[in-house]
Amino acid sequence: MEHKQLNVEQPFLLESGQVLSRVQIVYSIAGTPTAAQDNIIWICHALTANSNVADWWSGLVGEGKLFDPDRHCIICANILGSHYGTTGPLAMDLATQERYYHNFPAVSVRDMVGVHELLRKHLGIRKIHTCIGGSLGGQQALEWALIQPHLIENLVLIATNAQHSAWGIAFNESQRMAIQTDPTWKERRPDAGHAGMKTARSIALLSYRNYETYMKTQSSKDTDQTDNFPASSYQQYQGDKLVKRFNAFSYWILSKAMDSHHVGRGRGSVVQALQQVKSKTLVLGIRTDILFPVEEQKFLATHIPDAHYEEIESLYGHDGFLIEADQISQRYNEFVNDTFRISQY
Ligand SMILES: CC(=O)SCCNC(=O)CCNC(=O)[C@H](O)C(C)(C)COP(=O)(O)OP(=O)(O)OC[C@H]1O[C@@H](n2cnc3c(N)ncnc32)[C@H](O)[C@@H]1OP(=O)(O)O
Ligand SMILES: N[C@@H](CCO)C(=O)O
Repeated sequence: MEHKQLNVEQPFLLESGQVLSRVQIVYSIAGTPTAAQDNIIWICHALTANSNVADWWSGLVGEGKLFDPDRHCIICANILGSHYGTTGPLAMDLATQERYYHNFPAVSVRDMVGVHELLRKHLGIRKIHTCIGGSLGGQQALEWALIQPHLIENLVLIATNAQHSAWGIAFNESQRMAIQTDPTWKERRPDAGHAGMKTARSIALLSYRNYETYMKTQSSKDTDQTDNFPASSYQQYQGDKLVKRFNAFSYWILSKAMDSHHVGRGRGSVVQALQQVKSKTLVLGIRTDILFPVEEQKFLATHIPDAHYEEIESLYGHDGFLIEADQISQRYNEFVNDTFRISQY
């Protein structure tokens, strides 16, 4: 997998009307496009992942896997606002010659897609065989299918939605409140708000997993234990783990982008928007997902013309989209080969 960078030295107009004076895009590409460009797989990543898709989706991407560089040309771009190289809050603002930090403009999922479009055009890609993503990645894939209705042949939406729910926004707001309580959050340095982001990740984990996950993986077996439970150290550990690899400014910006996701904006209504999807669509729900419950994916499949809906199992709840590679591979193969036995829906 090659890791590359594209520098677009031109102003990029955001949905908000604000302008980024230039955009840097970090992406990975593996495999070679065929002359007919019928083997291009574009993977859209979720909140804290990056363009290194062979790392975070290793069960799906790699030699002998569902998306195989020997057969496919696999592309994944780090999203606008993220921590991992594409222009985000730690980038230099040309106007001030300082990092943006708190001054980074609000971005939307449509803006993320706008940046994917810059890269697609730079690479000369006219057709995407499959665009796939889970969670925030699915939100991008869906928006892309609406913004460029004839680009994506097969659209795969996993554990995602048409508009971000009040429930999801409430979780995100609680996480931002945790960041705001950190006294360092007002400072202009890359690690500002780190302690707050640690708490934010702990809150987020509760929505990425569920009761069963914690009961099965974090229950104490010690009948005499009265403190320092596994579930406590797990929350601490997961918070620390994110702090070591991410920044609170990106966390803030990306969670706000997710909140604003609404395919109906400027398109009449959510239903009217979904009816405009032209791609052949597979929607996957995860039965144990409490953050993006399956009702949201059933809604997508009801209103996207001829969409196919399937469910997968996971102990991990919402994060199952990152983990359940075998089930996703099986459903995808049935979808592209039209061999679904009985629809779950
Ligand atoms: C540059 C980069 O690194 S970005 C790429 C990585 N991240 C991403 O792509 C984002 C998406 N990925 C994720 O969100 C996650 O990796 C997932 C959902 C796929 C899996 O989550 P994980 O945290 O790996 O799994 P799980 O919830 O089972 O936790 C296991 C970890 O918690 C630790 N742990 C488990 N129980 C406890 C406990 N009671 N107390 C303390 N630590 C614990 C384990 O030792 C393990 O640590 P490790 O991650 O250092 O190996
Ligand atoms: N666990 C995922 C977010 C879930 O959508 C991530 O950290 O990117």
